[in-house]
Amino acid sequence: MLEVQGLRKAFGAIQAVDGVSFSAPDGAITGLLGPNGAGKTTTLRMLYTLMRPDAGSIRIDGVDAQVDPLQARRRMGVLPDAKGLYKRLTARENIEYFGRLQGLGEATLRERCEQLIQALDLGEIADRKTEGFSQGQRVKTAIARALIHAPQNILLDEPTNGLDVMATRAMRRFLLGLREAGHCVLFSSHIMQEVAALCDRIVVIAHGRVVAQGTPDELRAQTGMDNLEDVFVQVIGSEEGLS
Ligand SMILES: Nc1ncnc2c1ncn2[C@@H]1O[C@H](COP(=O)(O)OP(=O)(O)OP(=O)(O)O)[C@@H](O)[C@H]1O
Repeated sequence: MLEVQGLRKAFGAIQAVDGVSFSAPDGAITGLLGPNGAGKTTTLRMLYTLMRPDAGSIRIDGVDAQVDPLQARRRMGVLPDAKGLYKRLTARENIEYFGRLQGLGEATLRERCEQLIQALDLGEIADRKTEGFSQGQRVKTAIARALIHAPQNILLDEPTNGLDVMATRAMRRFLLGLREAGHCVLFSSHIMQEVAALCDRIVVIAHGRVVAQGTPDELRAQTGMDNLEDVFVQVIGSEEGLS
């Protein structure tokens, strides 16, 4: 479970995140939805302890991420916005390398790696060097790498960016499987349909602030609108993110 309270971050005169509070429970997919520049990536970077907040608190399964970042990181699997892979290593080697960094023993590492290769349908490319991988192959490898230590909480920054329809559907199925297994899944997107198709809870962020949050039904009730597209146009204040 992720809990964020009063998070703030400025870059010079730009207040990128301006008092963001929300929680993402276990066994649910929570979507962080907002237009370009809304503050999603900055919020996620603070959550995964890559960036220090100016103010606010972050708890990962109750662990204060600023007091004990190492413990907090162990509980998270992260697909960041930059999905850099080591191009001279194969997909399997990339995944295993991260497992070793997480302190997994060799037997567990191999077993877990094989499970992820199967689950993400990476079999055919697992032993190819990642140089030249397509965007979809790259994202899948980066997800396997993020999940090698079986984290409870999974954070993904725009995971379907650049994926085709088939790969997007496969990604959705995979995230739903994680939810069924009781994980906490948080992902960001600027595409309303993406979030609507998948999320149990939606946190809408604009100009660094949470402008609405709840289940799709709660958001409809809050705005008095039936159509989710209309809900988002109203709370975001623009038609950005509607494709
Ligand atoms: N390192 C940085 N230095 C200066 N400004 C930054 C930095 N990182 C983010 N910003 C600014 O903070 C604001 C929020 O950016 P952020 O990347 O968090 O938005 P986002 O919601 O993830 O957008 P997108 O959907 O375009 O990825 C933007 O105005 C951005 O230009």
